[in-house]
Amino acid sequence: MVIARKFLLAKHFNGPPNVDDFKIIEEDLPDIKDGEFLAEAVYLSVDPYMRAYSHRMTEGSPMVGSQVAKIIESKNEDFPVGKYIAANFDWQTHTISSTDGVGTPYLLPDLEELPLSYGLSVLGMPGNTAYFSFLDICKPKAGETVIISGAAGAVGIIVGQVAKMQSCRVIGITGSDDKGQYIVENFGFDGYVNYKRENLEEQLKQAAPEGIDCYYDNVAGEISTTVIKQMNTFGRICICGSISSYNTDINNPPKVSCVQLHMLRKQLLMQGFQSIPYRNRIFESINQHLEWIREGKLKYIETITEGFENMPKAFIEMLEGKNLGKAVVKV
Ligand SMILES: NC(=O)C1=CN([C@@H]2O[C@H](COP(=O)(O)OP(=O)(O)OC[C@H]3O[C@@H](n4cnc5c(N)ncnc54)[C@H](OP(=O)(O)O)[C@@H]3O)[C@@H](O)[C@H]2O)C=CC1
Ligand SMILES: CCCCCC(=O)/C=C/[C@H]1[C@H](O)CC(=O)[C@@H]1CCCCCCC(=O)O
Repeated sequence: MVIARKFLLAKHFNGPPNVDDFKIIEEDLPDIKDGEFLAEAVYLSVDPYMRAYSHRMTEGSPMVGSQVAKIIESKNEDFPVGKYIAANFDWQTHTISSTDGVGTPYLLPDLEELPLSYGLSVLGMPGNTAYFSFLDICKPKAGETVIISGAAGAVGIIVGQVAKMQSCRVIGITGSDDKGQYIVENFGFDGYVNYKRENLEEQLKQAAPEGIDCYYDNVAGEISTTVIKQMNTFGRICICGSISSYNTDINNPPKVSCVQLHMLRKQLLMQGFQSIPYRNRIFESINQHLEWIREGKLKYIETITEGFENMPKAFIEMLEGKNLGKAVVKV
């Protein structure tokens, strides 16, 4: 008999999540049937979308998630015992999976020397997001200036390095000087601005004196309005995320100043991006990122919290900006 531990959304978040908003339960799992396999979580992901998506969940339902898991029992020859998978399983330690339906688990390639947790980060959903969004939407050209908000996070550190590969000037927006210095020293960013310091507008003017051609937006809100006001004619904006709004009341979103006149004057293009439609092309980004990592062109960092019981803590801390790179929990 296998006992799974799982986290439920005990009550809807009111502003930033609190540890009391979650409940951990234990569940006896039945024997697996033909076509099924049993997987044990090794690493679990905590992602910003879980906060934004939570308002659609009913209280008492499992927290949605994804994980890298080891197959420990199997009656499915495509998913043999001992292999590792990436799967959209909830916040739970053990899962019985049948492979029909949306978001079918997939076997991870042999990562050799690389950490298995990369299957949730640079070789997982955030990597796939960066890969299919930035080049296609921002269309960066050599010599152009690229600004990235959420620059020291899971998606941002990949986009920054890809922008450098395109010979762009790359400035990151971060919530601390430590993070800003880290991405400059370790990931080749040309500079950073700290949105928690005074006068972001002036900081940006100094960091991007020739204006901004591409904006990769992970945060939205006033930070983004300030960036958009400094964009050059025919600039391109990729909307990847809106984290500055996730902790706010869905029926009472934050008021931000209007950008339309700036967009009209500068003939800017803005496009939103969803990674879900690209889920079935994940091996394209995995293979490209593996190649770049092995060639030394792409580096990565993760913030790992130990212990399944600390899932809520890791999630809360990621939303507070305590992570550098991808926030992951090791069971
Ligand atoms: N469109 C899609 O398909 C996908 C979208 N996303 C989106 O991309 C964005 C980044 O995700 P990801 O890289 O996984 O997360 P990160 O690893 O960047 O972690 C979140 C970071 O957001 C920053 N942050 C938190 N609150 C605020 C705020 N109020 N204003 C500005 N920044 C804030 C913090 O960094 P700091 O200390 O710098 O403030 C924090 O570390 C999110 O908006 C997410 O929803 C992610 C994956 C797929
Ligand atoms: C719910 C707000 C999503 C904000 C952007 C984001 O972080 C998206 C992440 C997706 C990632 O690819 C894995 C997912 O399942 C995330 C999306 C989940 C909900 C999408 C709802 C879209 C909608 O509101 O129509």
